[in-house]
Amino acid sequence: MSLPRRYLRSPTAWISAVMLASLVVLALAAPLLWGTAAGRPDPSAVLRGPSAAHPFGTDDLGRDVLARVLTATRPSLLLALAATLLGATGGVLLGAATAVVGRRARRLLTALVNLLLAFPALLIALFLAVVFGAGAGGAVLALAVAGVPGFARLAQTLAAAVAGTDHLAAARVLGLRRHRLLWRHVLPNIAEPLLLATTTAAGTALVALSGLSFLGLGVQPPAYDWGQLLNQGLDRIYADPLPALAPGLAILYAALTFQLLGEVLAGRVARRGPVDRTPAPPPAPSGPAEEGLVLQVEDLSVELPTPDGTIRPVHGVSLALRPGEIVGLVGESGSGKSLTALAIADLLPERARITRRTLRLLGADLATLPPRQRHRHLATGLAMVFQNPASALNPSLRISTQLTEAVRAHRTASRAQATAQAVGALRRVGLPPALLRSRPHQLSGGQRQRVMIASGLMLRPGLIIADEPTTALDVTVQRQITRLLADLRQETATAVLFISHDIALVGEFCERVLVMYAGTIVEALPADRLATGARHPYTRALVASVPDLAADRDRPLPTVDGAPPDPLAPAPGCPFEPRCPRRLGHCAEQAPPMDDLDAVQRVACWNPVPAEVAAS
Ligand SMILES: Nc1ncnc2c1ncn2[C@@H]1O[C@H](COP(=O)(O)OP(=O)(O)OP(=O)(O)O)[C@@H](O)[C@H]1O
Repeated sequence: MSLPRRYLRSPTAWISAVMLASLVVLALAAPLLWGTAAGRPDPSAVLRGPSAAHPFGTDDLGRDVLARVLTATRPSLLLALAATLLGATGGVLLGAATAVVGRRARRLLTALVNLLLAFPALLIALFLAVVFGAGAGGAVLALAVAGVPGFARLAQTLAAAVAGTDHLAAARVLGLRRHRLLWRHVLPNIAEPLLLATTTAAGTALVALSGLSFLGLGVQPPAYDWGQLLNQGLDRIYADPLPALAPGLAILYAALTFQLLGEVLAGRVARRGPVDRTPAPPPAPSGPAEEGLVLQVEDLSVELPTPDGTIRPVHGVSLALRPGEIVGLVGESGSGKSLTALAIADLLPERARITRRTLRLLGADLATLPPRQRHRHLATGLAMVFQNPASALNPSLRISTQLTEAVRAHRTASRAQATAQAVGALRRVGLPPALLRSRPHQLSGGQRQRVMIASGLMLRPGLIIADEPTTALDVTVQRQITRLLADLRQETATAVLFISHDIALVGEFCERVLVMYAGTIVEALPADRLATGARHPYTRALVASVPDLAADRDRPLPTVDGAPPDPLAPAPGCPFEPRCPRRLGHCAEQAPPMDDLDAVQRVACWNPVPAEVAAS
């Protein structure tokens, strides 16, 4: 549906449009229609109550209150708009300038805005109104200055987003002058949210200006606005409330109009956001389920937009885990291990695009499950254990709450049942039940990681994905945690995908190993073949880079020479080709497929290390 048609269907848009139109008509026509009645004194009708001739009574000179309230629409609105526009212009220029000025000036401007924001706007307005002297001009100026910091902060935040864009960088490279950058590249890109802020600020300014006039600091007699009429009506509010009610209602009506208008514009801004809302085609169902697999992933790819272009940090990844199996996923930093795990767990940022041929967890096709069911299935079937248990646990909650809340939400267990289960889970990870009353900061790093694992076990998942679960722990605790995971999968038949860049650790405690390089799996082999059976030159280089106790300390540690490929410039051939000691002519032309070497080992290489060489 196009935007204008959407508006026609929105009652809020209709109501705000009608209210705004009524205010504009009144501001234009009221002085012509009721100006004379509003200004003509009538000594015979002083301080009268409501009557047919004067529905809201008369004032102390016998002037019709309703006529005066209607006539005051124009000055009240004009003054509020003037204060808003002045404040907005000053604030936006100040804030947006931070995107184009140098670092030092930016710091100075930011400090100035921070300082001004420390004082409440109304306090600044009151103070300045007194300084500038009572009168409409002083009040408008005071409100404008008080509004500057708020607009400056908003413009600063919005401009910061534009400052990082390619087009501003390109304009800078072209050598455009600062004021041109500001007018042509920054302001047009932040105009819409600023317009929305200005609209709501106009409502606030109207109320504030009426307040200043009410206090005698704004519009001065014989001129009048709603605030001053309110002041006059207040003198006799107990005898006759209507003369005070009329300007009060007018202020409320106008403020509400601006607020509603702001709501409508906010909806428009939200809908117009940078997100591409073209409906995605329904996902194709996954390939056929293979019996007895906990996790079945085929041809998984992840695309991520970055400021420099779209990258594919994961592509063509296939893996499968059976119940009770413990599989290591290794590779250098940045090879795509974590993103693979996050893609499986549906935890990637929204802007990421996932494609896959098959993605099944415990037999259910995650690709075609509706979002609610998918989240439920993932929450109960999969547990994630992250590298840093300190940030994965909520510091303000007791361990008991953290352990029991998921089970109570997903399995609708009673509090007592959930606590009993938490005690069991803690015991299983070797922690005393007394820890239930502790908070995360009272535990050691190893204890926190055990709690994370216990929390994962609460829902008895079929799969635990442990992403570098021991990296933040010391070596002894590392061993305890890996032993714990190994014991658990034996007791509970839970499969474990163990992500690590530590190939020695993986080789020691996993059954199978998947080696990842530049976003793709290059070798899959049993862990006991790592030392003498690895056939991919990259796997061999990784294994060779592991120091052992017998290594000569005077010689530098071997490393894998060269650097991984630039994800922004993927080459057509094997990604390891530039670093590979066994590369052939055609390696740079075509990426090698994953081939079976035997029933348990697969490799993606045009020239794998021969078995006899690997074994020697
Ligand atoms: N949110 C993101 N936006 C853009 N690029 C990302 C994002 N997350 C990861 N990447 C990039 O994707 C690639 C793979 O990252 P990933 O975290 O999966 O690697 P990893 O193998 O787990 O590395 P490490 O062992 O250091 O955790 C890296 O080049 C990384 O810079």
